[in-house]
Parts: sequence; structure tokens; C-alpha cells
Amino acid sequence: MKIAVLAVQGAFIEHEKALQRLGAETVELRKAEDLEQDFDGLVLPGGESTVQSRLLKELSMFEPLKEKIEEGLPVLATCAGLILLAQNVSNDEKRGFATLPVTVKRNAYGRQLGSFYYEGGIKGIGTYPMEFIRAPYIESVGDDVEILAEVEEKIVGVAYKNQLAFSFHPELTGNDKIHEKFLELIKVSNN
Ligand SMILES: NC(=O)CC[C@H](N)C(=O)O
Repeated sequence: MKIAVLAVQGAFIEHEKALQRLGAETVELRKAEDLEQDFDGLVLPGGESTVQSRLLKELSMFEPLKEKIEEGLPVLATCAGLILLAQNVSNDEKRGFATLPVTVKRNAYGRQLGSFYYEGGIKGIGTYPMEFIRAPYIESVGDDVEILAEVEEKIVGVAYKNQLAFSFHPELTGNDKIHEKFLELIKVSNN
């Protein structure tokens, strides 16, 4: 199984390590030619969504990646990655792929609560260590979006068709259950 990790900015190396621990091969997407190879899934890491979106466009990767996601390429998105997938961003311009029917709020926890840790339940996974860093949360979801996790009544994890997205950073805590679930979903969709 080969997973492409968007590697233009942000916490991509930690995702690669988690996927490699689970036996997957990883490739980094840094330029348009990197998209020519075959891969089974895509990870959109945390970082800064405005910077990522600008770089994706400058590097001519935005449209081809959007197309792949729309065609059903399985995606795991975390934090800034969730913002890139969201159809609407309530407190900012929309600059992302807009393939996930949710409305997110950027930097939703404000300055004081910018970063925090929480142990909460994720549907199908169980208790999970959640590391939030200037995180967004999901204000509302469209039809057919499955809510996977909520923290204090705010939605922080969803699944929709080929897209799995979380507000927090599952690559930073050493718990690989979310990556494992992602790889399992790809196996099921390949069969
Ligand atoms: N840790 C993160 O990915 C933070 C996301 C960042 N605040 C943004 O708006 O893009």
C-alpha cells in the first residue's frame, strides 16, 4: 500500500512515520510531477492552511489533487488539512478543495486555548489522545457526513465518502489507531 503525503508545509514527517510503522509505503508530494505516480491514499497534514493552499496553487498541484479527491481517492486530513477539505470556512475566505460538506471555524479555540490536550472517544476507535494546536472545529455538517468525534459539543472528527478528517493531530501522540483505520478503509475500498 502506497500513501502520498502532502509535503509542502507542516507536520508531514510525523504522518509518514506513523504510516511506515503500520507497514505502508509513503511518498512525498512536493511538486506537480509527484502526482504522476500511482498511490492508494492521500494525507493532508496540519500546518497553516493559507500557506498550504497558496503553495498548492503556485506548484500547480491544486487542481489535479482536487480532481483526485473528487474521483474518490481516500484522504486523511488533519487540522489545516481539514480546513483545506471543508466546503465552507465561517471566519475566513474559502481557499481549499471544498470537497467535504462541512463548515469549519479556523483557530476556533482562540488564543488562550490555542493548544490543548484531551482524551475523548472516537467512533469505531475508542478513547484517543487528542492534541489540538490552534485547531479548527466543525460548526455544522451536511447530509451523509458521519460525526466521529465531539469534544465539549464541538465536532472534531468526521467521515464522508472517501474523506476522513480530524481537528487535532493524530500523528503527534504515537497512537496509530487513526492511521490504522485509514489504511483499513483503503483496503475495503480496493476490494
Ligand atoms: N495545527 C494546525 O494545523 C493549525 C491550523 C491553522 N491554525 C490554520 O488555520 O490553518
